[in-house]
Amino acid sequence: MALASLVRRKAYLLSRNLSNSPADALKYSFSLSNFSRGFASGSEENDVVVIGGGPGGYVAAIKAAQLGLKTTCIEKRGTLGGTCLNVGCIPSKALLHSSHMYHEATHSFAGHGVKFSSVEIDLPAMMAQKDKAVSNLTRGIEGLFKKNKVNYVKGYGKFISPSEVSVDTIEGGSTVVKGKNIIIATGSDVKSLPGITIDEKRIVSSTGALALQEVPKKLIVIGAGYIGLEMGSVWGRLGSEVTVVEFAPDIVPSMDAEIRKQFQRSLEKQKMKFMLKTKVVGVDTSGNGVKLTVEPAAGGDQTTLEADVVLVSAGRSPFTAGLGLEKIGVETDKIGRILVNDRFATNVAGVYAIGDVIPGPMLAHKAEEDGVACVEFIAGKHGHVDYDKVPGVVYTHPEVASVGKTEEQVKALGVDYRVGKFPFLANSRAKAIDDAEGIVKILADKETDKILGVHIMAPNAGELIHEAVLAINYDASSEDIARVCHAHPTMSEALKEAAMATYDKPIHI
Ligand SMILES: Cc1cc2nc3c(=O)[nH]c(=O)nc-3n(C[C@H](O)[C@H](O)[C@H](O)COP(=O)(O)OP(=O)(O)OC[C@H]3O[C@@H](n4cnc5c(N)ncnc54)[C@H](O)[C@@H]3O)c2cc1C
Ligand SMILES: NC(=O)c1ccc[n+]([C@@H]2O[C@H](COP(=O)([O-])OP(=O)(O)OC[C@H]3O[C@@H](n4cnc5c(N)ncnc54)[C@H](O)[C@@H]3O)[C@@H](O)[C@H]2O)c1
Repeated sequence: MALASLVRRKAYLLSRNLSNSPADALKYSFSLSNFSRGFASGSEENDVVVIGGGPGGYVAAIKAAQLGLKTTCIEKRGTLGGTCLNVGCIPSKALLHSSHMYHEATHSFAGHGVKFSSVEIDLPAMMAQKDKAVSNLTRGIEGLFKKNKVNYVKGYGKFISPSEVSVDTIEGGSTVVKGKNIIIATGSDVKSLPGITIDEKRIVSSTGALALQEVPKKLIVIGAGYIGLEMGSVWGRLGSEVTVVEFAPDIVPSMDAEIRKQFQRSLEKQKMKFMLKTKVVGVDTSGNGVKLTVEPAAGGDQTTLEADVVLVSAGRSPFTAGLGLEKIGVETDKIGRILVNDRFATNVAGVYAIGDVIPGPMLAHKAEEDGVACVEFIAGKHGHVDYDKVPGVVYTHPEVASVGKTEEQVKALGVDYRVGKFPFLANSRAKAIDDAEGIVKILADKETDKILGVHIMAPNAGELIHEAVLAINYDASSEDIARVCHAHPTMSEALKEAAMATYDKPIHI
């Protein structure tokens, strides 16, 4: 089976006829004039201009420069890295880690024979470590721009034509940047809710929740998605009473239902409270705290909840304000996402879009893949992103990671399937470190054994999932994973055992 997968993959790569040199890129670019307007010859005009320096934009800019294209990236924030590095993935993971250490110190260390007379939270120090991580990383990207000779313009970009962007620079004044190909990578912003004004103090978005100056006694989170559960975990571990109000009947509605139920139980054990099928109908900030009026999603009696801080985390919207899309006629859908074809080209020749601003999962690694593929297409190469194989991870404790289809999706497709599961309670490493909550669940096609989806709830599921991501990308079977020797004692052995349980029987349960 493993050999069969490899042979298939090799044939696939050969069929793609991957080319690597800028000379090849030039050759292809002129033959693909529908998608690209060729490359710059003069010193003024860029081959590629990228608007937005987030994971989509900065990666696209570096890749374009590496392909030999003259490239400029425009970013309004003053630092590179976008939402993800500045106010998203990185600061949230810093706080998740710090708060987890505090929680371990207060809840688990004694059981391992490590005792303290007292443990306290130094919130300014915690925030300073988070800020240091962010500034090191954002400066690192500036270094990468220099190394790869990407021109960096700090300012707000707006289209004046399909090949010209006017930039109001941060220092004041404006300049015009010209490009044969322009990539829109302007990302997303928090979705506001009617009647709720975010002041980033008492009613906060994720940005405010990453910078609170004291631990709120009571925190209400609106939306049980990625941000709500991660930021709710941070403040819950540091001592807040956390109540999550969710409109849908379930937390993280996109998650496999069986995993989601176990995940919710785990968060409830950590004292997170959930009000599902509930909608917020009013907010009152006239007193010291915040009063939130909620009612059942289907209608019914209203209840008033009180909190020191309310986090609005009910999704994000594409950000295109002030970009001048209407001026050049770029098409968007009903919720403002820029429409692109499978080469990331918009309806306007030479204008492309990637990342959170287009349809697809709003994830940093997906934006990066978009960025690479988009410039590969511009350079006449073959880009490739498969949104069905993009992993998703919720970085709580335990983490929940998944790739491919949920059991509900497989059922809906009418595919005959097998399920293999293995609990971390039966995994020797998890028991050794006394952190054994969680499960691996694999879904495979009954006839071919091809893996359709993998879902892991475990302390480091976000790392464990990548074996499954690789397997799914190479069309592997559950037997392919099961027959690979895994090191002992590791958490990864649970994936091997779940794979054995899918096509045959596990050993250790
Ligand atoms: C709290 C939080 C935690 C997150 N955690 C994770 C995580 O752990 N893993 C994960 O995969 N994803 C995570 N995400 C999502 C992730 O941040 C986004 O999917 C990702 O940043 C999208 O990248 P992007 O390049 O498309 O857009 P962005 O990162 O939003 O970058 C767009 C950039 O464009 C700039 N810009 C916009 N308009 C203009 C203009 N007209 N001119 C110049 N510049 C402009 C903006 O200033 C911004 O810097 C998180 C998000 C949040 C809010
Ligand atoms: N670990 C990660 O990869 C990570 C972390 C944070 C954010 N993100 C990304 O950022 C994006 C935004 O995150 P998010 O958590 O804001 O969105 P989300 O889409 O993950 O979750 C929003 C939740 O809010 C609920 N909701 C919507 N309207 C509501 C209302 N009026 N009242 C109550 N609940 C309501 C939805 O049903 C959903 O469960 C996500 O798409 C995610 O991909 C990813």
